[in-house]
Amino acid sequence: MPPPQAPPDFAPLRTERLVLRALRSEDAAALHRLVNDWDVAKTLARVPFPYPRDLADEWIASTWEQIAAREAWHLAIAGEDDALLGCVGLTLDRGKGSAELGYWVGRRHWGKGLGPEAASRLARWALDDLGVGTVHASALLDNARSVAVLRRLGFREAGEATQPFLSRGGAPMPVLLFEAGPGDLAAVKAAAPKAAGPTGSGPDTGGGAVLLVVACALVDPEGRVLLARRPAGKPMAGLWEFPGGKVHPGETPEAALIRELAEELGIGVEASCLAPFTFASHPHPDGHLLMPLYLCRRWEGAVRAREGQALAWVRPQRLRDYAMPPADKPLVAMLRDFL
Ligand SMILES: Nc1nc2c([nH]c(=O)n2[C@@H]2O[C@H](COP(=O)(O)OP(=O)(O)OP(=O)(O)O)[C@@H](O)[C@H]2O)c(=O)[nH]1
Repeated sequence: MPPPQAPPDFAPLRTERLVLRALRSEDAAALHRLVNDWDVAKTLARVPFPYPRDLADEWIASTWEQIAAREAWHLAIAGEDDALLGCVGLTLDRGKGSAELGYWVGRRHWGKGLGPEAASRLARWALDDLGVGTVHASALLDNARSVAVLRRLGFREAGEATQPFLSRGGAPMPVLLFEAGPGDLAAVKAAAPKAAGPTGSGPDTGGGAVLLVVACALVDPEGRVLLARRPAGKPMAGLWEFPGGKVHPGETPEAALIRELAEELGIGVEASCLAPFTFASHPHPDGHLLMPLYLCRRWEGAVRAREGQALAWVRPQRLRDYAMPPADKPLVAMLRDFL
């Protein structure tokens, strides 16, 4: 059968704000402009970077073949004016009765929940209309935002793996695997109008509320800093972070930190031993994260993992070797420079 010369007959899928339709030849320039962006490409396993302009035409034609063969549905995420905002794709594994879901959205369209809205629609189409039993998805282990999005959509964690990333020259990268079956996926409503950012871009704040979390860099006599790995089952599981947690209503930040350090590590800390050091301010799936970081060199008792978390005492210069939530990156740089 000769390759199709025009988009196949695919009835577009609609969401509150989006149309998921077959890609067209005219989308090639926009597709190239949006995906040939390191901040987009670096999170994608099957996209080269830089992305050659010709590849956009070839890729669009290949998606028509795959739809015609009912092997894969790589669709345009289009807005109300039909302009291309990103792509969402589903690849069928007929033998296993499952499909692999992936999506990306151009950087200028971030922060509006468009990716999750499109991904959720296509995943539900796979389960309801295509009749697959399981939809798989994956996210880079340190891509906390994507991991949180998949969880919010109703995907369950299904282990870790290593995947070669074409965008990173084929380098093997650690990914978290997710899956969802019929009944798992939450219907995703259009995100509320943005509460943060005057530009209309930037990551989703999940409603705009400030999430106050306190954290502590415990420093031992050798100048090493304690990191704790978030245990399985918690959001952002697998990432390393500074011990701490959410400030409860009515608590001072210091009281919250003293409580968290006792709960998580079994140590006693006096408020006078908590030295304010710096803070993180970063978008977070549950709001906007504001996280004061304290330094502490004196405590009572031996540090032990009371919640099953892995612990590591790390030299400030080596902190960068540990996958941490994105909010922590500036903190790591400060510790490296000032400790
Ligand atoms: N403790 C801590 N939390 C961090 C860091 N960086 C960062 O983004 N966070 C985020 O801040 C939030 C802290 O919430 P948490 O779930 O640990 O709070 P918690 O201990 O009170 O847990 P709980 O809600 O399960 O009781 C998480 O979303 C976590 O990913 C960090 O370095 N330390």
